[in-house]
Amino acid sequence: MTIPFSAAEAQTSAVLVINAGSSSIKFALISCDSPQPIVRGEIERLGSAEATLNWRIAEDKQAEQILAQASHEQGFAAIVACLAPYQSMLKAIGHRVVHGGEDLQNAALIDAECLGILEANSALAPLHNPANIAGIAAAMAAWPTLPHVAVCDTAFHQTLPEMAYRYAIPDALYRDHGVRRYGFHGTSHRYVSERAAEAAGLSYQNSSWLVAHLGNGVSTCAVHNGESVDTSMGLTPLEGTVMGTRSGDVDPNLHGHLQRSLGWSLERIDTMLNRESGLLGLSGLSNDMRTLLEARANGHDGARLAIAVFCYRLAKSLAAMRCALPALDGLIFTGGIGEHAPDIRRETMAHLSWLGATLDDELNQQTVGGKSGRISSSTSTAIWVIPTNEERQIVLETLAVLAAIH
Ligand SMILES: Nc1ncnc2c1ncn2[C@@H]1O[C@H](COP(=O)(O)OP(=O)(O)O)[C@@H](O)[C@H]1O
Ligand SMILES: CC(=O)OP(=O)(O)O
Ligand SMILES: [Mg+2]
Repeated sequence: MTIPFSAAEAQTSAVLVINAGSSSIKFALISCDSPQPIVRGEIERLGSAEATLNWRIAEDKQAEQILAQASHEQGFAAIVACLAPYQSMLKAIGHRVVHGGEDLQNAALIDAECLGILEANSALAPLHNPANIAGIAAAMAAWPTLPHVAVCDTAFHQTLPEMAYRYAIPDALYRDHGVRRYGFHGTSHRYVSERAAEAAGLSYQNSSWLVAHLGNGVSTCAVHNGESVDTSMGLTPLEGTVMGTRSGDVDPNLHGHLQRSLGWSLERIDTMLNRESGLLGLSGLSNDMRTLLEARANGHDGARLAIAVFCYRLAKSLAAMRCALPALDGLIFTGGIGEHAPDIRRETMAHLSWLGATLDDELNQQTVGGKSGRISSSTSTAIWVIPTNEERQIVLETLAVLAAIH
């Protein structure tokens, strides 16, 4: 394979962050002392004829390589080749893992015990954990001498009090089978709430935040004194508010109803709720908020409905999270939609006027394209846009694990 860029001077050390999905591997090589990625890239549609590796160096130079029918192993071989010029800076690999259950309360060095925990939790995140584990195995084969660290989406939420994480179902299902609320996107909720506290000049350990992470997956979180105290996702990343293709909350009797009245199998119902619902299901058009905003402007009724339900349900979820906080220092929007869609922020906040948080229309409109800042009026409870950077948080947590073991 040809490397179209000159090799970087290997003066700093760097961490490679990997987010391996079922058909994609996202990666970012990030210097230990600066948040800007040195190289970032993604392999999409792994296992298909269209499998492609795209990567970018220093934000401007781009390259693409077709990897037809590539497996995870072949995908990692291509990433190793792409990172060859940077090999000497590479200090560790940090892996995003979705479900760490109750046993992984913090980022952890990946050894046999840690892998066993991740495998034991696969049943609770069947869409995410098996792919994460396949990615870890392939990355460990590619970089066998480097330390690998697992940073779980669930870890930040391990501080939830019992009243927030327990479902009102028989106790034995929790005690014997781990059925409880875990919460996800913790890496993002932690990162943006800490940055908001810094921006507001408050101590993170003495402040309270409501966070709306609005990407393809959507979740809300209440953060008090640096700890997650409630969050909208539950046992799996399906619970909560409306997402790109996921329904969020539905009546738990829906499964039985569809099975009895339409003869649907559990697999059919799981697929419908995870992949055919949310913005896509309501609009009949797309799971992508950009497409829906444009379609609504052109009079598409499904897009209008999907956006209306998305904003109302999001506001209700934030209102519920407010119960977990004794005080409120600010509300934070993040994720692709939260960072780039002022109309969605405005339409959500319109349902929350009783919170005492009002937008400054001009600041709201201006804060797009990855900008960070306060978008509320001067007399209001603060509303912030803070671009998330899960990769940066994974680097910080990976370095903390390495520091602890040395
Ligand atoms: N300019 C924009 N306006 C509205 N929505 C946007 C814009 N840019 C990105 N989005 C939306 O952000 C969502 C993806 O968010 P992102 O955080 O990138 O997702 P992921 O969870 O895959 O990381 C999509 O719905 C996309 O349409
Ligand atoms: C856990 C989860 O929902 O992750 P994502 O938003 O990456 O799908
Ligand atoms: Mg994202």
